Amino acid sequence: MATKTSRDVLGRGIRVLGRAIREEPRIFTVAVAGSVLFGLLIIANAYVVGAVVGKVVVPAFARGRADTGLVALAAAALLAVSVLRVVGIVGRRLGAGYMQYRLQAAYRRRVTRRYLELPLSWHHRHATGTLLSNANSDVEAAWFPIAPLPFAVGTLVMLVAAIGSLLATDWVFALVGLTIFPALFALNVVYSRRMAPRQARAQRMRAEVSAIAHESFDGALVVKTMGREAQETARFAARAAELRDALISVGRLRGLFDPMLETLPSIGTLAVLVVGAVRLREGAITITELVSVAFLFTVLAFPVRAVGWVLAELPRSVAGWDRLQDVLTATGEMPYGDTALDPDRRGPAELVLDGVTFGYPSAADEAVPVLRDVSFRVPAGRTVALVGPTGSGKSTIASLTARLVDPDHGTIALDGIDLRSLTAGSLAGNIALVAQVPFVFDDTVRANITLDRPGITDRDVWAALRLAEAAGFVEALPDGLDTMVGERGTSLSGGQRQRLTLARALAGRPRLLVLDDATSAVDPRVEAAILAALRGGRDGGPDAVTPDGGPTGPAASILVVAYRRATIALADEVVYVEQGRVIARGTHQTLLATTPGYADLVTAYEKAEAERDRRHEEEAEVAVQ
Ligand SMILES: Nc1ncnc2c1ncn2[C@@H]1O[C@H](COP(=O)(O)OP(=O)(O)OP(=O)(O)O)[C@@H](O)[C@H]1O
Repeated sequence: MATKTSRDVLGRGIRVLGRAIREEPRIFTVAVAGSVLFGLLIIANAYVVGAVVGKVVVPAFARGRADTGLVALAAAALLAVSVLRVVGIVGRRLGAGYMQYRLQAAYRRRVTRRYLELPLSWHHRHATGTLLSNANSDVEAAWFPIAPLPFAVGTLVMLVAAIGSLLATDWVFALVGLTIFPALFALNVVYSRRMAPRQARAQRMRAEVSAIAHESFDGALVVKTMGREAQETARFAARAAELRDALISVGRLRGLFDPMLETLPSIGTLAVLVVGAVRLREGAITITELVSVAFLFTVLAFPVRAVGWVLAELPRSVAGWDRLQDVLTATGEMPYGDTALDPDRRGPAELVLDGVTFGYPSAADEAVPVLRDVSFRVPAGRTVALVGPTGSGKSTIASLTARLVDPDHGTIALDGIDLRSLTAGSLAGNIALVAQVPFVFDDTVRANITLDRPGITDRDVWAALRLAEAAGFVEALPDGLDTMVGERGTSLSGGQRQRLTLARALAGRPRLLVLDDATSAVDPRVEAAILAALRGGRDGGPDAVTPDGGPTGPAASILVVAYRRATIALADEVVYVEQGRVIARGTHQTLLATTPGYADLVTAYEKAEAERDRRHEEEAEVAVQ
């Protein structure tokens, strides 16, 4: 079974190498040409050394003086071989390096592009640490054998040429070669087979350690506030110890086989000298031939190791390649349509959800519906509040309206066009979703708002900031729009981060704005002011005034997941959901009167808010005293 697995790994590893060669055929050819040149020159060098000893050194001893012309010729020959060998090494190394790093770069790009193509549901099932490991160590592992590959190919050519030259020299030497070379090969194969499971385990452990480290650092706040440092450290230490053990077992095997691989060619040299002495006495060979062949065996050990390096890295390469393929061949992406909305068409858009049913794919591959037959409409220019108990499906509806996921049944349409038919540009240009947890890049305020989208001027940025009630605090920052906000916006408060991400959405002048509890960390009065401004279109930006100077209406239709009575009361209509179904729709007042569940929920929100306000006031009083 183990043998079969190793054979599988060998076959699959060779296929991965074949893939690499197909991707970079020219560079591979250059590297192999360099390596073959190097290999042939190793043999040539051995024969030149033999000739120098046999034809220059020995006669010089015999005569008691050296022939200057011959010495100069010998030196020139040795120098020429060395220079050509350097050319071979440079060609091989440059080629191998280029090939390895170009492949790594190409696959890093492919993997990250694929991450972005895959739907959110796929990301929910894969840990961020594992994804980082895929893009880093798996890509490196997959192409690791590329570095010694040209060397190994050149070595194979060299071995064939070496056997040929041995045969031409003396059949007894050829016999020694035919014994030692296959033995070296066999040892390398056994080595790589033993290495296979150890390398695969180490690679797996690397990914696990990376995943745990990422989770611990990401959840540092929870870990610290819950006093879980010791347990987290122990969890990490346990996996790190497993990785250490896996690597030690790799090292141990290396320690056992490396000396054997070094020794075998030396045994060959010894055998050549013993049988060579006999053959020399018999007059079957010359001293030149004996020295050449003995020298050849001493310099063979190193290049033959290249074959071992490739074989030893194959298991790790296959493990890395398999993990890359899991990402590259993952399915479930949501192709964009080809209907583009007119980019010049501004003003609010209409959103219609019709009979939408949706379930998150579970581990059992059986999607349990979290939304059932959801239908409602956000008329152009209107504000609709989505209200419901926790887990009722509000965020899921928000994700569907921004096409982060697609419904299993039913349709969602913007201005009458199914979201699935729209191009990526039309979706991003017309709909903006602002999530509850804001994401801020480690960049300037300006870059965080424009996100390199064309056509957003500083004037637009300030207009968006004013609309999001963020202009005040940005003006107070030391470098204004050029202020760096730190990783994930750590230099800003939660409410400031939320307003910054809201401004980012507004700067793109969306025609539908979906706020998924996007202002929860903002003071209620500020939240009400933001919503009132969004509804009124008073932003001082390009939409503030109509061409004839008259007052404007709202720039966007708004769907807002709301938890505060003041926010809910501002909406034109409320959609009340429970357990993934729309229970009631109407104005806030109507629902209060007709829907007991809604009245209870809003009353509970109100009580919680009053309690929070009371606590804040008490804290303020204590602070004054
Ligand atoms: N990524 C996910 N994978 C599987 N189930 C999910 C996922 N996200 C949400 N759910 C489930 O879908 C249901 C609806 O969740 P959703 O987040 O839409 O509710 P919500 O009304 O926004 O809740 P809250 O008010 O607490 O934010 C819940 O039962 C939740 O467990």
